[in-house]
Amino acid sequence: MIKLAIMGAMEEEIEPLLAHFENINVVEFADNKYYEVKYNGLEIVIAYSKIGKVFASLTAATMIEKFGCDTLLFSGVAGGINPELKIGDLIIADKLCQHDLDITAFGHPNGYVPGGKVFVETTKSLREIAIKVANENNLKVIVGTIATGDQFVHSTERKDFIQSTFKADALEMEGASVAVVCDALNVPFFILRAISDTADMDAGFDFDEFLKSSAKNSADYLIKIVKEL
Ligand SMILES: Nc1ncnc2c(CN3C[C@H](CCSCCOCCO)[C@@H](O)C3)c[nH]c12
Repeated sequence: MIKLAIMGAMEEEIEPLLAHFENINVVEFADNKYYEVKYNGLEIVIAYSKIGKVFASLTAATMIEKFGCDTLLFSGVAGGINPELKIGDLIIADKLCQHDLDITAFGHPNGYVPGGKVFVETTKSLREIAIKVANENNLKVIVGTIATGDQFVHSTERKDFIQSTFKADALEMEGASVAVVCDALNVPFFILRAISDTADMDAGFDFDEFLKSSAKNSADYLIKIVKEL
């Protein structure tokens, strides 16, 4: 029996998920709240980490090490890079990187530190379930590379750097840290995002306008995937 972690970064990203559950038990731990529910015979822990790689790492590690989750699904929004991705569209990560991890001064590639790797791959079996669900529900999703960094990207210059350096299809601020934690702890994981903006000079306005609707797109798809687990 799997114990599922469902994670977001912002409250707006998990609010549409929590709406599907009742009899929610709240556990306060390490300056955060963890919501425990039972659903379809599954034990599930839901939390939003707060923004950025450090908070996301703390929450992912807590859900696994303290709550005993053995599968982790992430749902949220992202900035689109691939021009095929329009606002509201869904992207499943097949691999993730950290675009702001930089010791190139020592000849290493962007996103690399000794003992690490530039790209961390997500769990294929979870991606396959997600693709099956997308096909059954006539949902358009793309599978691609997601770049993570501790900055809200709102310039074509930074967006172009991320695209050219990592061939990334979308960007956000938490996925790659969740990936490093799950990979190190050997926990299957899946990262799903819906596009809220295109990470250029309009990003701030688009983000404010589309956060809620895009977070719901991601959450609604994730719930369909949960039903297949
Ligand atoms: N262009 C972009 N650049 C980087 N990340 C993203 C993401 C993905 N999430 C949304 C959120 C944005 C950070 S601040 C939000 C505003 O807070 C308002 C609080 O005052 C952070 O958790 C990462 C969507 N578009 C992005």
